[in-house]
Amino acid sequence: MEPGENLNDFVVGSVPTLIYIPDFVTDSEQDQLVNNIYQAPVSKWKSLKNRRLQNWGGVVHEKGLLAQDLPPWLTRTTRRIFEESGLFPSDVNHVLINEYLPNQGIMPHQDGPAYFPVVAIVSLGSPVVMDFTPHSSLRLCTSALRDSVEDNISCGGASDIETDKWLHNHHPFSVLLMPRSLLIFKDMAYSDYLHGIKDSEVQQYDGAVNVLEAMKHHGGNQPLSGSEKAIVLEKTGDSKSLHRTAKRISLTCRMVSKVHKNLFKF
Ligand SMILES: O=C(O)CCC(=O)C(=O)O
Ligand SMILES: [Fe+2]
Repeated sequence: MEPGENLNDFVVGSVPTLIYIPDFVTDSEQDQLVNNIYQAPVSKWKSLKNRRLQNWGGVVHEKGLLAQDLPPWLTRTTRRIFEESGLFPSDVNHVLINEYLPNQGIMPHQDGPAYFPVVAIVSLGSPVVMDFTPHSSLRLCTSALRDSVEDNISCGGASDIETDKWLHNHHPFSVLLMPRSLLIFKDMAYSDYLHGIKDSEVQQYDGAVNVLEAMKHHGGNQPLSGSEKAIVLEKTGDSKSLHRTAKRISLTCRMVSKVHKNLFKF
């Protein structure tokens, strides 16, 4: 963010509250982060079915964080997120680093209850589309209500009218995450929506709420420099699609309020 710029200038979409800051890290910061991530011992990577990840800051439990200090190469970025956003009550103390190959993604999910309900995601490498879907419990409820003719299924006390009203106010949407950008989400976008990334090499970004903001900083279809050469955004007819040709690495930065000092050294 430049001096004089305000966080409100970066709000995108109509659901409270999504903040998209293009070019949050510079090219050289991106390179440094990537180098440090790949310098970590192989044992630091945890392989999941559809991606691998590194966990920094300690182990998150239901009861809080068994904390370990973040390394200085990460705090350079997390400190800025804390200071410039002003949205966390104290320093970011937990970072998940996810690596996605072009055909990998993350299932729609809601972040766990241990975290303070604000998340900041730094994107590096290939752009992707992140989808936000209204929280499934109420949606499943709605279809149950519709399908059930004979009895009065009650969905947490929500009437048909209330559920329809809820759905009327909760439309799915997506966000285009360009390399070096920062996405912050909180409030309803955090509590009432699941977020996820499709595991496909080609993703549609028609529904993205920040296309203009994302493109402005990346010159539309202009040739791009350095690590951003991998970006291919295509517009065929009415459909806008994104070809993922390189890896994406994201830093999910959060704050766990309850911290237990970790007595064990690893
Ligand atoms: O990679 C991303 O952008 C999302 C990661 C995420 O949602 C998470 O770690 O909870
Ligand atoms: Fe998440």
